[in-house]
Amino acid sequence: MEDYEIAADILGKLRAKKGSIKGLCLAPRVKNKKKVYALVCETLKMYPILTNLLDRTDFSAREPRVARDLAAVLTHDLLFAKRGILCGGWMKSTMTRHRTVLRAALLALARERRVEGLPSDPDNAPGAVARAVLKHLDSGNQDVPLPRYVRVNTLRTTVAKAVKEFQRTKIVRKGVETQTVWKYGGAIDDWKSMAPDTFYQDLHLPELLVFPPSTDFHLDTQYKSGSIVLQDKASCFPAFILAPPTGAHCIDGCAAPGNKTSHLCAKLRNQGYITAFDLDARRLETLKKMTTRAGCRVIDAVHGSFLETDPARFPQVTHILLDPSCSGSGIVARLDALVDTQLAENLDEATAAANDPDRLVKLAEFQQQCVMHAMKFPSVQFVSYSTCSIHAQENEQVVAAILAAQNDFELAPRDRVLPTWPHRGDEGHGLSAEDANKVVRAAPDDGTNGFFVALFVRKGIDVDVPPTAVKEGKPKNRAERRAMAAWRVEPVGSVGDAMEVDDEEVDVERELMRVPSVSKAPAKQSHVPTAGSSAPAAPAVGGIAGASRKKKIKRKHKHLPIVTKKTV
Ligand SMILES: C[S@@+](CC[C@H](N)C(=O)[O-])C[C@H]1O[C@@H](n2cnc3c(N)ncnc32)[C@H](O)[C@@H]1O
Repeated sequence: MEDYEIAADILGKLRAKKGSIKGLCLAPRVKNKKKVYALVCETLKMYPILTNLLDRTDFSAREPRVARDLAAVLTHDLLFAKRGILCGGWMKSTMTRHRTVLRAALLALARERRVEGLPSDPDNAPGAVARAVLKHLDSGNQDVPLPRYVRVNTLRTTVAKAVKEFQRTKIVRKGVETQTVWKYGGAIDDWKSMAPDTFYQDLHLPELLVFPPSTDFHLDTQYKSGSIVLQDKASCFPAFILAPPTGAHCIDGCAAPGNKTSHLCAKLRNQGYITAFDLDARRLETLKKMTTRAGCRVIDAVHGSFLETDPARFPQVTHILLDPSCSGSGIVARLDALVDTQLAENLDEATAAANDPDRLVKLAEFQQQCVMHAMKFPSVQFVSYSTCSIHAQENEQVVAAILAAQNDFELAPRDRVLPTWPHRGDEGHGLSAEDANKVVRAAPDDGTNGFFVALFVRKGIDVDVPPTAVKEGKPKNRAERRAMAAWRVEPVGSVGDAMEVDDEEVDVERELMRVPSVSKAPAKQSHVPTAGSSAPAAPAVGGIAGASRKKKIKRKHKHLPIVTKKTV
């Protein structure tokens, strides 16, 4: 194996957490240990930039023969090593063909991020440009293009209280506290016109506050206590659009790390039930910590594949949120995440071959499978499908394939799906203009990451009437009793008992009415969507809060087998 191939292999192992840099570079099979070690370290330093350049230039699609990690190490030397690529043959000739376009992409990245201190002749000094980009990111300028969004966790506080608290809070930028406190500017519809030192309420999602790009929340007391959650605006769309009524039984099929699960729980006001599946145990641990901190009481975190669940075991589930693995090609802030955490936890998810055509085909198949599986749940009424991808192949095309493959569900009308959000789906790609208008896209120009959401509704359901939870009947026979018991028993990792719970339950829309009294916010109607919002809560039918109900159920069914590992 060439040194480059060995270095790429080590990079892959590091990402998979299969060893340390030193351990892997000192292995007997590595002949040029020093050289390979240097190559791996240098590539790692530049890794966020390298993956960004490969994505921008659609490299994997153009050169499928060059695997992702190999492309990263080769691009490193192509652009940044004094002596360029130190091998001959197909690797060098392939990479050299892309030199110009990769350099141009680097410059585009620097300009897009408004990097200062670029060399006078940036076209010919890619190393200096890359160092300036890294310095820019290191100094906390990661998210210059996008505002910072704060979702008020209505399980812990209210929008009005959070606003009031921020008005007393000193502004922190890049880890440095200033002497000024935040001003509140009311609702905003053009994020590009934000005034300095001012935060706003989002026009589309009332529980969202919008802050300037460089705001740092890591020292913030509301953040530390779980009263606010840092979550991109578009990532809040799925739970907001799904809008389950209190008492509803929900599934989050691909849940970890759990931002959408905790948002869903807030929508339920901790009344109802959420089964949150994820295949990845480590990410599921993050979900448990995150949702515990957020005060969620009705989530069962289940380690297992959503695709292997038996729908018959979930007779009361009416709402399913699906945010399956995707290419992550919409995440513009990915660069920051990588720099923050080096080879971060969700590196695979976020950076793996965002444009690799084979991978896109597989992802689209998986995404479609997930939604089709969700539609098999006997009482399900609404299924939200989302990705943080910009590819029609994972978005409109998946939706079109699902519409063609079954007859029970259709797209919910625009009135139910963020009606005032202007950016809708792309026509073509199998979707009619009418259907494209029913789905939502988001992009950096909207002030968010690239995102896509569709809401499927069972035909015949009146979408204007918020559904109530399915009535919890008595099991009719032994099989049904077993099925219900299996569903209800406390799965491994249930967070129900372990957390401090703030019992205050909050109606966001009611609270919004109070916001204007905090400052000169506009009238509530202007920023509370009429449809697609969290509808007034329907009475919880059988909606006993999770923890106490689970105890009762456990006693009632103590003769039945307790599921202690995977419940799927
Ligand atoms: C895009 S992420 C979900 C992000 C999450 N919804 C959030 O907002 O925090 C996709 C998740 O799906 C999980 N996943 C992939 N295949 C799965 C399957 N068959 N069943 C359950 N989870 C799966 C991955 O482990 C990953 O955590």
